[in-house]
Order: sequence, then structure tokens, then C-alpha cells
Amino acid sequence: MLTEIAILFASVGIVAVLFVKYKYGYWKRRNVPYLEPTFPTGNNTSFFPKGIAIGKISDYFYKEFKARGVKRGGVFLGVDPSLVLLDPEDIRTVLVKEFNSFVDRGIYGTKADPTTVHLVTQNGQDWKSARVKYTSVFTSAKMKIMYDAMKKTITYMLPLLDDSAKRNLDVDVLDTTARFTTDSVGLTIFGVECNSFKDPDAEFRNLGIHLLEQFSPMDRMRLFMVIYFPKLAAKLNISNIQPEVSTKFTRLIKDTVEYREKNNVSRKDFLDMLIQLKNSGQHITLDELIGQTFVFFLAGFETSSSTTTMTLFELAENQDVQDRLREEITSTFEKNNNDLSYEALMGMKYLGQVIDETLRMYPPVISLLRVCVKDFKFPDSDLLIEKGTRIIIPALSLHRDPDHFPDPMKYCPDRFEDRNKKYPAYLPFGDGPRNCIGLRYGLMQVRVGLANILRNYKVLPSPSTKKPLEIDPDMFVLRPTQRVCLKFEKIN
Ligand code: HEM
Repeated sequence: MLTEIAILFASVGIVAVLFVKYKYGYWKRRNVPYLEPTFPTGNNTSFFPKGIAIGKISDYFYKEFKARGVKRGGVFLGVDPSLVLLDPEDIRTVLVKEFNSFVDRGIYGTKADPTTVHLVTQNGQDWKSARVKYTSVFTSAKMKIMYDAMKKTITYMLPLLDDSAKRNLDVDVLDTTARFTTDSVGLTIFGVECNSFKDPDAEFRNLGIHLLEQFSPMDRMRLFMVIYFPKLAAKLNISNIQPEVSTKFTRLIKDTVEYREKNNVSRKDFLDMLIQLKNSGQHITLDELIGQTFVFFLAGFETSSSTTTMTLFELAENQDVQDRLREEITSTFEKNNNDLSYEALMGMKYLGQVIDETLRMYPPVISLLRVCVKDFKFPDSDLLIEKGTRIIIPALSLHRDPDHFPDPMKYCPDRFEDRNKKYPAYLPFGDGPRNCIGLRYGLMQVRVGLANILRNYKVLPSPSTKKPLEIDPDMFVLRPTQRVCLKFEKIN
């Protein structure tokens, strides 16, 4: 009996090894330059990633293939093949021209947890219908409606900056700006005062911290499964969101929707627009509302706080840029009787250039992803990209490639002086029909934050922040490995 069991195990082992070997031969069989993988992570160096997609590892892929002088290269995530694109023309083909062959993003979601099913993770027709529905929530007219609430939340931040300036204390900028964006998202999306500055235990801020920074060993195991064995994870209904986060968020949304519907409460926020969509005959279930508001919450606070933080960091290092920007901000406030309208805020040209330059050096979404949904061939190649192949577009690497942006580590907003010029290798919001739906909202939030901070404070480096900043290799969004601390000096 023991011998039979041993033979069984050995046979299963041999079949598994042969299967993995066969899978890892995929790019070699197709004569595509590739990086040698190792089981079980393939070419990913991060065994337990902190998030739902790949991040800085795509920069390593880019540099390896660039050094070999090729424009497409094969890698493996787990045992599944992915094609890395380096050429902006190829990238445009995938994102824009031949979008119908690359509709999906291939990021995991499971109906077992509604917080994981939303625009970022939806596929095919589900994504198309959702995208049409939710586009109406992000128009300029809707942004104007939310602008006043956003302006109000920035004032919550100023007492903390005043106090730190008075006592010459370091400000942890990422945490501080995340409190602002959490308050702003809370009020504009859910109509909730989050009190992230007044209350150190504010529920929404804690949810944000938990979501991006706190992973138990069990959470890491789940993420491991989802990233490297997504099909098995889906069969087992494994969620990639920490269970405490999804339970709390689901309860918050359910309670708010029920309260509003019961008491006929209407506010000028996203949730209200979504409830109106739901009641206007559009088919929106409560689970769908939970998923979409969850992604608006996550994307709404993290990307904008990261962009504001990295801008302040660079402005502290580049005082000439900071002075020039402050001149524009101060004169715009003066021309508008110290109360900026939405148009005046969005009309500041140099502020736009500064944000564009930050998004070039520090794009919050490090790599873009697509999945081939129909067999495809690039016009200049016989290589058949098979349905199911994942496409990796290393945005951070393109933004820092001297062939596309000379002297790439120099912070130089003048690169974006000509506002009509197109930059094929510049992808901070992605491109094509599946680009960032929240672009206007995100830019408005970053502009509100920077205009109000720089009008009131001079920002200076702090000796406690080590330079250059390193990017956390395990995160799927751009996060420095250390806290970004700066000094703030009050301007009278
Ligand atoms: C500075 C701020 C932001 C940046 C840099 C940013 C960047 C991005 C990028 C690079 C993508 C992927 C695009 C692609 O694959 O082609 C994306 C997608 C997305 N973003 Fe943003 N984002 C920002 C703010 C926001 C905000 C504020 C929201 C919502 C309130 C949001 C919601 C989304 C959603 C839902 C998607 C998925 C769209 C789809 O697949 O249809 N983003 N974002």
C-alpha cells in the first residue's frame, strides 16, 4: 500500500514538473526573447505582493528587454505568459487602435466579495455596460457640483500645517495628504464627514490604511493565490481584499443607501448620482453600488495623495519651480477675490505643467495591463498573440526612459510648456476607451490641494527624508519605501 501511495505521489510530481516545464517553454517555442522564469512566481521577484497587480517589477522587465534591443519580450507571472511592450506605437495599437482585441485588464475580482467587482476588474460586456453607465458621473458639470465640498475639506488640513510650521516639526506628507483626500472623497462620494484630521481613529482613514498597509500572513497567502493561481483562487471564492476591510465597507455603503432611500435624503455627491441612476431604470444592484463606490474610494484617495506628495517633495527640492508656481497661484487668487472658481482653478497653466511633470516621474499606476481577448498579430510581425495572453505596459519605465524624456530624473515642468503637444510615451492615465475614468476628479483634487497649500506655506526639505526616494517593489501603486517628511513655513 505504502509503495502504491509513493508511486502515486511520484507520478503526480513528475506530471506537475513536466506541466510547469511545458508552460515555461511558451515564449521559447514562439521564438520570442524572454526572461528565464522560476516556479512558482515566474519572473515576479515578489513572493507576497501587497496588492492586486504588478508594480515596479515591470521596470526590471523593461530594462532587461531594452538592454537586448527588442521592443517586445516574454515573461511569466506564475505560470502564465505575459508580453511586455516597450514601443509606444505597439502600445497605442493595444490601448487604442485595436482596443477590441484587448478589452480586458485581467485583474482579479470575485462575485463572492462585491468590493472586488468594479470597473477596474470587470471584463468584456460587463465592463462595457458599466463604463457607459458611470461615465455620466464624471463629466465637468458633475465636477463643478462637487468642487465646493472639496474646497471645504482642504481647510481641515490647514490647522495641522500651521501647528507643524509654528513648532518647526516634520510633516509626514503622504499621511497628511491622504487624510485630505480621504475627507474629500468621503464628502464628495458618500456625503460623509470623515474627520480624518480631528479624529485619529477616523473610520474611512483607517480603512484606507488597512487596505494598503496592513496585511496579515493570511491576507498575504490570499494575494499569493490570486496573483499566481487566479483560476484556482476564483474557484475557491478567494477575495484579494482583507476581509475586515470589505465587511466594514460593505456595511457602510449598505447603511448609507438604506438610510437615504428610507428618509428620502439627497446630497450633491457621487452616491446620490448612483442612487439616481439606480432609480432611473438603470439596472444597478446594491452589490454593484458597493463595488463601484469601493474603487472610487480607493482610486480617489490614493492616486491624488501620492501625486500631491510627490509634487511637494519635488517642489521642496526645486525652490525656483516652487516660487514660480506660487506666483501663479497667488495672482490667480488675487484676480478672483481670494475665492477660486472651478474654472480659475483648472485654468492655471503652470500648475498643470507641474502636475504633468510629477505624473511623469511618479505615475501612481506603475504599469498598465490588458489581456488579449481575440488572437492578434502586430502588422510588422508573424507572432500570433493568443487569446488569454496578458500584456504589460511599463508606464513608469517609459516615463523615465531618456529616449522619450531627456535627462529623465530632472524635475522640469517646462517639458510640458506646449499644452497641445502629444507625448506617445506618456501614460499617467492610460489611454483609449479603458483609460482612467476619474481623471477630471483626480486632477481637480490635486489642484485644490496644491493651490491651497502653496498659497499658505513655503515647503522645504527635511533632513529626515533620505534621497533618492526608493519605490516599494511589492506595491501595485507607486509608494516610497520610507515616509516622505517635509518642513512647512507659514507665509504671511
Ligand atoms: C491623479 C489621479 C489618478 C491617476 C494618475 C489615475 C491613473 C489611472 C490609470 C493609469 C488607470 C488605468 C488606465 C488604463 O488601463 O488605460 C486608471 C483607471 C481607473 N481609474 Fe484612475 N487615476 C487617478 C484618479 C482616479 C480617481 C479620482 C478615480 C475615481 C474617483 C479613478 C478611477 C479609476 C477607475 C474606475 C479606473 C478603471 C477604468 C476602467 O477600466 O474603465 N482614478 N486610473
